Amino acid sequence: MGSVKSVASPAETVSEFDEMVSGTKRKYYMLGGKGGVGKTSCAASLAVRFANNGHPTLVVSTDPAHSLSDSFAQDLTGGMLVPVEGPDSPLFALEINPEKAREEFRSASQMNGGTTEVKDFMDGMGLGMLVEQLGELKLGELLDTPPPGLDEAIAISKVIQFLESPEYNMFTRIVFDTAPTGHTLRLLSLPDFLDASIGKILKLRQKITSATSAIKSVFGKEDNQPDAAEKLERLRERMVKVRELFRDTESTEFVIVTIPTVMAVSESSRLSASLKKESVPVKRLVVNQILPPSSSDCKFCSIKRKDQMRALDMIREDSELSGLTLMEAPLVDMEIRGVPALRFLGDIIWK
Ligand SMILES: Nc1ncnc2c1ncn2[C@@H]1O[C@H](COP(=O)(O)OP(=O)(O)OP(=O)(O)O)[C@@H](O)[C@H]1O
Repeated sequence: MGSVKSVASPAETVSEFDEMVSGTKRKYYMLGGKGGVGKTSCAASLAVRFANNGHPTLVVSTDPAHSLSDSFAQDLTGGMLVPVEGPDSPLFALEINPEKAREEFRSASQMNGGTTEVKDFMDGMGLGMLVEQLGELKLGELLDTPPPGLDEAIAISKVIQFLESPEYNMFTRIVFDTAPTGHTLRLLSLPDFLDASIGKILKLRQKITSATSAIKSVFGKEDNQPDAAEKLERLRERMVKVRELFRDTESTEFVIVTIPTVMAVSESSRLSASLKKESVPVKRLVVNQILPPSSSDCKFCSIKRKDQMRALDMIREDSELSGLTLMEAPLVDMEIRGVPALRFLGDIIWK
């Protein structure tokens, strides 16, 4: 970051990392941005930096591509806590496969179990309307072809569920390598949608249960239905927690990661606006992969760097982004892989 003095703003002279590292109360850092900008490298390097500064840290990914495993050069798959070797304080990683999380949720809840039989019977009783209303909510379809963001929502809600168990109490910093921009945004508005849908489903279920409890007992479906409703209710509760967590200024910060190109900056500006609209706290913007000033006469490098400087100017003039603290990271001439490399990058970015 020191190499790009031209873009230094007064806020940069204050140690940002001191603020991030201070206090033993648990804090969540969510890193978000367009795919390929270096989010995973930034998240992993921040986690290493926290762990090397006294914080037992957990780094979480809900990316099906398992980029955390690649970044740490260690197999972290399996949906369990895995210790990362190297840092001074404990560092654990957790990779949740979102598709698998949805499948587990689906098979456990058996949302549509028994509704056909119940519907036939209820049609005969003149109560088919209720079941049709249930069908209209398309919950089965929702899980077969989930809207983008639902997988992440379920995966993150699973993380929240984990975090409630005592073995997670030790972590004072939790870093999320979040999903790409669009998905993250949809996720943020999803709890409201789920809230409304699940509320409706639960109400309808209640009506159906009271109207047909005698009939359903004939089919032996009594166990299935309340279980599905309970699962949904628990998912809804966790979603509400996720939403609260995303909006809690005291404990949570969403860090936008970008690169100095017009396209990435425009997208980051939109992301910042949407996060603001969702009341998600954003203070810092990491601009990654900045080319150091070239001492050679490499034409490609000087053109590229000029473009990058223009993109950096754009950030400073952007009404959404100019208020954020810039944290600049150079494009380094080595592959960021494994704890030593992440430590190296982390010491440069997180100052
Ligand atoms: N500052 C940097 N200097 C050099 N290489 C970098 C830098 N930042 C990231 N990289 C490299 O860029 C590639 C993409 O980085 P990373 O996987 O962190 O991106 P990402 O935004 O998480 O991508 P995705 O969204 O696809 O998971 C990796 O090979 C990483 O090593």
